[in-house]
Order: sequence, then structure tokens, then C-alpha cells
Amino acid sequence: MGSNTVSTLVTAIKSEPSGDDHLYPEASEEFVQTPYIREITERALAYLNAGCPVHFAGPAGTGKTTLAFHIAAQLRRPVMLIHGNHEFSSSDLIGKESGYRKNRLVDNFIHSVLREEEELKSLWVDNRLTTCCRNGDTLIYDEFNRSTAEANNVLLSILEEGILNLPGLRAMGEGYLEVNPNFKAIFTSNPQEYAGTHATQDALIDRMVTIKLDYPDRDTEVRVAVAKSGIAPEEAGCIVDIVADFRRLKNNKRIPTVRASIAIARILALKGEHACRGNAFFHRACLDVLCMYGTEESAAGQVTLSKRLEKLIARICPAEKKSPAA
Ligand SMILES: Nc1ncnc2c1ncn2[C@@H]1O[C@H](COP(=O)(O)OP(=O)(O)OP(=O)(O)O)[C@@H](O)[C@H]1O
Repeated sequence: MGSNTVSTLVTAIKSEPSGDDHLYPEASEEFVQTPYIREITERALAYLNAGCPVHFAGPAGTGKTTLAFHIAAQLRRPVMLIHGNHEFSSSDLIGKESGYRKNRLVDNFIHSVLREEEELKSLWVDNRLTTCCRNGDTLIYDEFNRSTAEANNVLLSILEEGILNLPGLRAMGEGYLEVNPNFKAIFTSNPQEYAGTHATQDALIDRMVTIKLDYPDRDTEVRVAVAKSGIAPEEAGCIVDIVADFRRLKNNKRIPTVRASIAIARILALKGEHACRGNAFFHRACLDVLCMYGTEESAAGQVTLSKRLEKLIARICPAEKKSPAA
């Protein structure tokens, strides 16, 4: 992998000493392709290639960021990643003046004449959005509704007119930047998240095609759990069914996602334990991973959850681990 190359499952950004701020996503072996993923990928690519920014909106853990990286990888352009942040101002997106450069010319060519000239030039540093628009890179703006509408306003003219307004560069004659035609943008947001998010302006939403994501189908979730833990598919199936049952609990304060399935599967795989009825460790691990998802966090609520889990395990899981030959 080259510098800043990331698998499409990794969302961490690594800045290289070279100063290259781009990411170069590549498909990872753990990335699961199912008909569900393929269909969404094809749809999103069709919209992006038609010049429409794509917005993945859905609850936590529905695979928005992973899909954004996967799709960006298909576009084969460098990727700029921005995480929405309520403290952002538009300068955090586009850049700002970073001081002044002073040029002083002293001309004493004719010894009896001294001419002095001083020029003060402001210096400008591009931030990620500007770099992306200049170079025609792919922008992934993750959880963009964590930034305020005021900060995101700069996107309106980028997405509609293909122009980036850079008031800070007006003095240098570069007040407007024509957006490179290769520029493409993928946004993600969680409309159910209230903490730390901002209402998104209609004008911005109107400039994107929103693909609403829900929890993936069972096949995708099972294959993700298998890929990320190495557990046997039938055991992953039991775990995913248990998590899906907790997802359907009425009046849930929180909803367990594929991350819960991955966590249980990994714990079992690493401990050499199995998703079967008689396994007390399996029961305990499920309870620990899922205990935050019931309606009640009291001791009585936890006993109810534990009983529910016991019944589920009895119904869904085999009595013992199946031997490979079976
Ligand atoms: N196609 C896939 N192949 C393998 N793993 C996947 C796939 N899709 C999602 N995952 C895994 O599922 C988990 C949730 O995915 P992701 O972080 O993309 O969801 P999200 O919707 O962006 O979540 P959040 O809103 O909480 O940030 C991650 O561990 C991710 O690696």
C-alpha cells in the first residue's frame, strides 16, 4: 500500500510527513460485497457520475462511512476526508490567511538616488475543501450535520455553480475558484442523532441525492460478522439473529447495530468459545454487549433482559458446536 493508502474499512486519517493530506482507499479483504452492497454502490456511482453529490443518511452502524469509502475507491481519485464538527467555521473548510510576506526593495543604482519600495502580501493556506475543489478529488464529508449551517454554506455554490467563493483571496485576485470537473462529494449523516448535530439547511439537502440506509439484510450482516471475526457462518447467524431481536425491542432507548454482532463474534472467536446453548460465557458476553439496549437499565430490567436472552439462545442456537464434518 502506498502512502496514506487505507483499506475502505478504515476511517482513521494518517497524515504523512510528506504533508500529503489525501487518502487513497483500497478494498480490504474484510470488505463484504453482497447483492445489497453492490446495488447501493451502483446506484451511488450512477448519481455521482451524473454530477450529483450523494448523501448517505441512516442510523448509526448502517455502514454509511464504509460505503462512502468503498464508493470513493471506485472513483480512483485521491480522497479528502472531513469529519463534521460543531466548532468548524467556513475557514476550517476552505482555508485562511496565515500571516503576511513583506518584500522590501532598496534601489541605490544611482548613488545619489535611493528608492525604497515595500510590499505586504497576505499568505493563504488552503484547507481540505479548497484543495479538493482545486484538484478534482473526491470529498467524503462524514457526519456533515455536526457542522453548523453557517460553516457549510460555502458548499452551496460549489455544488450548484461549481464555484468556490474565497473572500480571503480577493486581494490576490483569486476571490473565486472554478471547481475542477472531477470533483465529487459524498456526505453522510445520521438523522436520528440529536446530540451535537445541527439542522441541515434545505438548500444543501436539495443539491444532493439522499440514499436512505437502514440496517443491512441478514446475509450482509452475517457475512460482515464472519469477515471481521473469523467465526463460523452458522454461529455468526445465531449472533446476528439475537442482535436483530434486541433491535426489535419496544421502546428501546438505543438500538444495537452490526457493531454488536461483530463484538460478540470477535470475543467468541478470540476466546475459542462458541455460540451454543450450554455456553455460559456466550450468554454472559451477549448480555454485556447488549445490556445497554434494553428499555430499563435497573437491576430488575437486566434480569428481564437476561431471561429474554436465555429464551432466545434456547430457540436460535444449537445445543453444542457442530463438528465440521456434520
Ligand atoms: N460492507 C462491509 N464489509 C465489512 N464491514 C462492514 C461493511 N459495512 C459495514 N461494515 C462494518 O460495520 C460497522 C459499521 O459501519 P460504519 O462505521 O460504516 O457505519 P456508519 O453508519 O458510518 O456508523 P456511524 O454512524 O456510527 O459512524 C463497522 O465496523 C464497519 O467496518
